[in-house]
Amino acid sequence: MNARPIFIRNANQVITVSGGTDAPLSKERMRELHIIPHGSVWMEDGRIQAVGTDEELAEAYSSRLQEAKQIDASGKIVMPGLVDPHTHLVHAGTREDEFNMRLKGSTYMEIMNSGGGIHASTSKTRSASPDHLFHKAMKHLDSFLLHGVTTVEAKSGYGLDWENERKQLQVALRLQESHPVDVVSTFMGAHAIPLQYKENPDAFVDYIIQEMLPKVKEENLAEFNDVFCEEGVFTPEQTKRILEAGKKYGLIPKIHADEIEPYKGAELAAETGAISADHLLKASDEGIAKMAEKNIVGVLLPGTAFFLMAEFARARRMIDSGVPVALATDFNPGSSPTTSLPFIMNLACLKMGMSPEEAIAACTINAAHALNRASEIGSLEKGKKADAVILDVPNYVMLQYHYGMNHTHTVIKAGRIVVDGGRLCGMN
Ligand SMILES: N=CN[C@@H](CCC(=O)O)C(=O)O
Ligand SMILES: [Fe+3]
Ligand SMILES: [Zn+2]
Repeated sequence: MNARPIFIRNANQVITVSGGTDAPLSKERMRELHIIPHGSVWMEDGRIQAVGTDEELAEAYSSRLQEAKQIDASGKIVMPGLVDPHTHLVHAGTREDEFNMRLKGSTYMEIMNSGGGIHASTSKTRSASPDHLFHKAMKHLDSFLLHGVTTVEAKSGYGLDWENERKQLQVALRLQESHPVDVVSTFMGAHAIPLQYKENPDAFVDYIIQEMLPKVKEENLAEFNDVFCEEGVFTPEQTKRILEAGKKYGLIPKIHADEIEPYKGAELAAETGAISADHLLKASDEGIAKMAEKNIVGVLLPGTAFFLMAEFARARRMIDSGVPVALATDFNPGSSPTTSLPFIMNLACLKMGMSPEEAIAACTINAAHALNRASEIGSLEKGKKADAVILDVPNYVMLQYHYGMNHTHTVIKAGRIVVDGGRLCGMN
């Protein structure tokens, strides 16, 4: 049964972010949002059919107005559904104990090296049932949706052995089938060196390459392969081995790069042809130049810098050098427990010098590129998936000005209204 067409009418601004489907937006193109004043969008069969002024669309669809579910967006703005290209969605437990330790001066790495951090979440995730992981993640997805996010990436990496990595990835697939938010899977067996491999990390790298990667492919469990390339975790050489091995199975490389120490992660992303390099707080000038040259998306996670009380990534330098920048929450229990991508945009403007226009491009079309989905999502253009958010602000600058608030009014996912008046609806 086809749902009724949806006709969003007369928004103050329809922010289409059009024109960036073929390649991610960089430099000044990140500031061209292609805004339609008094704009409207017609959606049908789960797709965007037309975007234009209200006058144009009312005329074009004049014979079918009664048939459509009409939404009055006057006084509000319409944007593409937000895309979050970096999360650790599926996990058990929380780590507020570590939050307290960090407030008293312990560092993220000290906590991890003493067996907490990722290891703490790994041990909780290993003992959790698939159902527990599923129901916890469903709640997080509800929260993403309430913040206007219609697609999220989800990494494994709290299993660190095949049985438990597989469990996380299977939960992510089940979430994709069960929740309106689209969930895109990344294998991240290389998230930490498990404690029992501490003396021989290369043996764990071999285990990932020989045992896990072939099975990820065999069971079709993920599209991307990510490694935490960091001093004291995986070296650039180990990272390269894992990413090159993954490529043989069709897994597209991503890297947690230069997060805590400069480690030539950005350079490595260029060398391995990664689709994105993420974090980049300590990326070198040379690494930035190489990413720009190869058009690799820099996924910045200012929520993590904020929560770890670290220095923010050099977004300005990256954008001005030509790196296409995207933004993500990094949602995870240790370094960024938030689902508010709008707040991440606020931080991007206030702490990384990004303009409101750049922040929007970074959470829509460039984020879609980081997930290899720009032909489907990330802009309001004819033929794309009908994923859109209506925000209760009169113009897009207000999203950053009234910071730390959730302005999401209505969310349409694949042509269905799933949030109305700021509340979930029609989920079954
Ligand atoms: N840096 C490594 N991974 C995550 C944190 C995971 C955790 O602390 O549980 C990140 O992206 O910040
Ligand atoms: Fe993360
Ligand atoms: Zn991460």
